[in-house]
Amino acid sequence: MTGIEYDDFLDLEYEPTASDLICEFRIDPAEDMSLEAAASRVASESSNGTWAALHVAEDELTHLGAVACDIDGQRITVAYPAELFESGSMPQILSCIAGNILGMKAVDSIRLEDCEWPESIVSGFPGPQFGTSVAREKLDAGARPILATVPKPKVGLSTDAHVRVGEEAWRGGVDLLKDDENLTDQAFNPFEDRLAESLAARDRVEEDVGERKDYLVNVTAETTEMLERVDLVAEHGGGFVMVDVITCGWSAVQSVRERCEDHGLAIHAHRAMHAAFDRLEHHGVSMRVLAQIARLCGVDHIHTGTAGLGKLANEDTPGINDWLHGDCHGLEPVLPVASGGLHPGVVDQLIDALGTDICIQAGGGIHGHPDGTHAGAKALRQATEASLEGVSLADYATDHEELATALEKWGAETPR
Ligand SMILES: O=C(O)[C@H](O)COP(=O)(O)O
Ligand SMILES: [Mg+2]
Repeated sequence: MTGIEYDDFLDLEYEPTASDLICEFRIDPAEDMSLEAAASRVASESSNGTWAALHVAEDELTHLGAVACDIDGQRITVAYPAELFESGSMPQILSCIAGNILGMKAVDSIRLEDCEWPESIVSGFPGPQFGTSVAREKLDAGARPILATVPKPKVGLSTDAHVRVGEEAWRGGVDLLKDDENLTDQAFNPFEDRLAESLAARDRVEEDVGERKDYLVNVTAETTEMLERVDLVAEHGGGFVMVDVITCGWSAVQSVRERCEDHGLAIHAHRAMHAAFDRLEHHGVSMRVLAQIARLCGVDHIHTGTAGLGKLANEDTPGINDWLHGDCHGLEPVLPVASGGLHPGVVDQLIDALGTDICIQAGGGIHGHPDGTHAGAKALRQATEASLEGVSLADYATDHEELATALEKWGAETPR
């Protein structure tokens, strides 16, 4: 009978193969556990082992044990055989690499920091339908960052008010109107009314200003309902949908991605609730890994932080964005979205930190402008144009009054 022992899952001489999924964890072993023993338990519990040694008939077992193959301080590397995973199932993959191990006593804390995805797994996922090409395929942003705004207050506006604010922002120069993460289908602003009237306003503005605009309507709901809302967006002539990917769950995101393929709709991924996973540096799942999962599942945009310039605690935004723009076995790159506490006065610093292949979203930073939404949108567009021309915001503001007013109100400070 074959026995599976602790040290079956630890081999510091093992060299991962090109077909392995390689995961990097940060661990705090439990008091009575050595790093080696804790690393072995992580590899065991996340693949095919458990706390007790097992005895299984050799001819009844496919060996799927992971191997803890490197220990560097508190960082361990675990290599997983690709056969452990069901092709195309993100839930099953996460039940392995981010499942029981996050709660087991062998570690006081553990964080999944990074994954290196083999082609054998990546090929099971669709990846983005458009990715960063939305800037040119669906909008007229060219080489500049795509600009977006979300009406504020985040919920409570009537449909008429929501559409009026959206129209003012589009006319002021933003490309995308975005629903807030908790605006879906409520009595004060029903989904289909908001969808139809916002897209009608979009068409009016496109006609008048000669620039393509679009609407990131939030389809977040139970999955069946979400798919019906995706169909409605297509019926009404929308080009994008927005999904709160963490609160919806990755299985639902995969279903939405499949339906969006049918309609040629791009997916804007909001990450509300991500901080439950990535805010603590010693426990959970990093935003880098959440962004990787989102890219495999096929979103076109995802919020990845503001490089410390906004109101939300931040991850390694530049590093995450580099990965999203980089190659992953031929997957389309994903457009990183910088959002949360941004305003015209920090656009130059943001572009310096994150480059121009991004989407910049400002809610309060547009609607809180002293002269209102239209002026706020103009100021954001002016700050973006100044940054691309290499002109300081202060100099550009000398003959762009909306930007001058925004700088007078907010300066270059980052809010909390
Ligand atoms: O959903 C978002 O991206 C945030 O609510 C942005 O809002 P803010 O720009 O007002 O911080
Ligand atoms: Mg929001």
